[in-house]
Amino acid sequence: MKPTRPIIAIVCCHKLVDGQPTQAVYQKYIDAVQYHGGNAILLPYTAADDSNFSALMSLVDGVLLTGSYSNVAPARYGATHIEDKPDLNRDTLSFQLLDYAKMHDVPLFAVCRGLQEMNVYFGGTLHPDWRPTGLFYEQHLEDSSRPIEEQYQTIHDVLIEEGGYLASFGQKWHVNSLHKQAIDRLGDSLQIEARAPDGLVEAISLSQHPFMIGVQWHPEVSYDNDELSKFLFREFINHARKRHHTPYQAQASQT
Ligand SMILES: N[C@@H](CCC(=O)NCCCC(=O)O)C(=O)O
Repeated sequence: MKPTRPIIAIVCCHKLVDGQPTQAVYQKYIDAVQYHGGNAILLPYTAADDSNFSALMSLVDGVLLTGSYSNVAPARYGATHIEDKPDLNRDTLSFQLLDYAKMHDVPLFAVCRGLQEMNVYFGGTLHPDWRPTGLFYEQHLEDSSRPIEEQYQTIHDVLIEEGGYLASFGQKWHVNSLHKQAIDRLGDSLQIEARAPDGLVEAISLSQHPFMIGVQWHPEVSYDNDELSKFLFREFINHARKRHHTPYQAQASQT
């Protein structure tokens, strides 16, 4: 019997917990999905290797790519610098999920590292560190010596582009910002949805897809009290719900 709420697969990150390798997702991502009516499940990196991947994904109605302190492997976007915070297994799973979501019209929402993965998956590149570029003046990086609540406080505006998915929300909002990397060259078929006042790309979407959106900020920390965060999670889960109500056979014939 089908569950009543859409199943949202959340990609896990590699962490050490009590000195032991662990597949982990911050609670806030799970809470955001549950609050907006989804049924969160966590996907460890082993899901990517599994010959059962397609069968597993046929049960999934939406994919959430979370933020992470780790970075996308430079080789994925043609860069050669040494990366000291890699998570190669997460890269593999996220890219496979992006592939599947693109091919099968699965709703996908990507946050921070997730947006960066989405851009790289579609052939774009990243600034490995936006600070030495001299291109941006907003405060995009948190002060990690401050309490967590302060790190995730809203810090700059985002200017929403006309004609995109977010335009139905409004023209301008204010967001938090905690990232060292940033989009340099935009990936193919991607549309810029919003920029910071200094021009940094803050939100992207895939054209010709029901819902594939990435944001550079963190809506999951304010999923129940910030209008844009609520809009994003509501739209994501609503799209997943529509897919959930499509009979599996009809979905399979889309392949
Ligand atoms: N490592 C990348 C991406 C930054 C990012 O995703 N931060 C998230 C912090 C943890 C969280 O709240 O999910 C970069 O530095 O740009």
